[in-house]
Amino acid sequence: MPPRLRVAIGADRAGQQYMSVLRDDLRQNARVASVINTSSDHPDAVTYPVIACEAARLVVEGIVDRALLVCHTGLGMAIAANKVPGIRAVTAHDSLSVRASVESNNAQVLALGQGVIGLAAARRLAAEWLTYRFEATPTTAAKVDAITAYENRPRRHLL
Ligand SMILES: O=C[C@H](O)[C@H](O)COP(=O)(O)O
Repeated sequence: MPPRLRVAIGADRAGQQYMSVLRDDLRQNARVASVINTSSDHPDAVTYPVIACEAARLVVEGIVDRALLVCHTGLGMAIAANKVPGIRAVTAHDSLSVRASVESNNAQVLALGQGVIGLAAARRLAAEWLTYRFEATPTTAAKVDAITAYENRPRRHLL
C-alpha cells in the first residue's frame, strides 16, 4: 500500500451533513494517516471561499497531502481553492473523473456537491479517491508542469 495520506476536510453550511459522514469515513480508512477539519463549529459564519482557501493553504504548505471539500455544488469550493497558487482543485461526481483528477491531473483537492449526488455515491467516490496516486508519465507530467509554468510566469507575460 502506498504511504498513508494526510487529508484536510471542510464544508460550508450546504455541505455539513456529507462532510461529517465523510470525515468519519476518512478517520476509519486505513489509507488515511490524519484528518484535519477546516470547517467551523458555526457554519453560518464561514463561507465556502474561506474554507476552501484554508484547506488549500494546508496543502501547499505541506501540512496535508490532499483536501476534500463539500458545498452545495462543489463548484465554489474548487474555484476558490484554485486561486491558491500551486493548487489543482476539481469538482468531480463520477469515478472516471475522480480517478483522472489524481492520476492524470495531479489534483490535490476534490470538491463534492451535497446537492448534486447522493451520500452513498459521495462516500464511494471519496474512498476511491484515496486509492489513486499521480502517475507521472512523460505526457502527464509535462502537462501538469505546463500548468505550473503558466502559474509561475512573470505577470507581464501572457502565453
Ligand atoms: O458553489 C458554491 C456552493 O454550492 C455553496 O454551497 C453555495 O453557497 P451560497 O449559497 O452561500 O453561495
